[in-house]
Amino acid sequence: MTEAPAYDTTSFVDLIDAFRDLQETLCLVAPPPAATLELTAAVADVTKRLKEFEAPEGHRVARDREMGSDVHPMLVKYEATDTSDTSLAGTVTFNHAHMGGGGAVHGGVIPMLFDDLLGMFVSRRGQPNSRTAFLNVNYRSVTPVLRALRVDARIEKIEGRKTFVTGTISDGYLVCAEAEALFVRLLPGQP
Ligand SMILES: CCCCCCCCCC(=O)SCCNC(=O)CCNC(=O)[C@H](O)C(C)(C)COP(=O)(O)OP(=O)(O)OC[C@H]1O[C@@H](n2cnc3c(N)ncnc32)[C@H](O)[C@@H]1OP(=O)(O)O
Repeated sequence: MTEAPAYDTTSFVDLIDAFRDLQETLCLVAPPPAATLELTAAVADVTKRLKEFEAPEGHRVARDREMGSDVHPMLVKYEATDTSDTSLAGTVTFNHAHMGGGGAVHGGVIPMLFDDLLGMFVSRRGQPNSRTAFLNVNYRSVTPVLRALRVDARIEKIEGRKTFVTGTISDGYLVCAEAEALFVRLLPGQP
């Protein structure tokens, strides 16, 4: 029997959401120097407090595989459901922390979403313990922030250790970005 984790994911999700709010707010402000100094000290205090709870790899909430992007501060949060063994549909809303410029999502954030979305999907429905061998992204139209966008993914084929998968981000009928990726299942003992 596996040991129950010593943390509570629900309250950790709230902490991560508060952090996401902080990240987005940082992208919206222009504080004067005195306030910046004060705020820097306050954030450093929070970091110091968190360091009291450092845990070894395999015991950290941010890597809880069941929870995915909900508990990881760097990843983009999304909602998705497997609609079959080979297809997935869901939604994502990018915020100001993800913006490159002019209301468009940063071109580096989109591959990060695809890698996580497609990788988790492959782990559930393709082959667990796989790594991204390639991830090709085409930016078809501007991906807007602050709008609920649709995400779709499909496992195209599985050949031995290889799972080929595709994905799209759409705004209504407009395709914003599309990806094709190959995930390769690691061999036993492969780092
Ligand atoms: C629950 C947790 C879920 C996590 C979700 C998030 C997912 C995030 C996943 C990642 O981001 S992983 C980090 C980014 N990826 C890497 O760091 C991978 C670095 N590369 C490697 O580790 C190896 O190159 C890799 C494991 C991908 C493959 O090396 P191997 O030595 O195991 O395999 P090999 O080179 O023998 O190739 C196996 C097959 O894949 C094919 N292949 C490998 N790389 C390829 C490539 N780039 N393009 C096309 N085919 C490729 C290769 O031709 C071959 O095909 P065949 O079997 O038909 O001969």
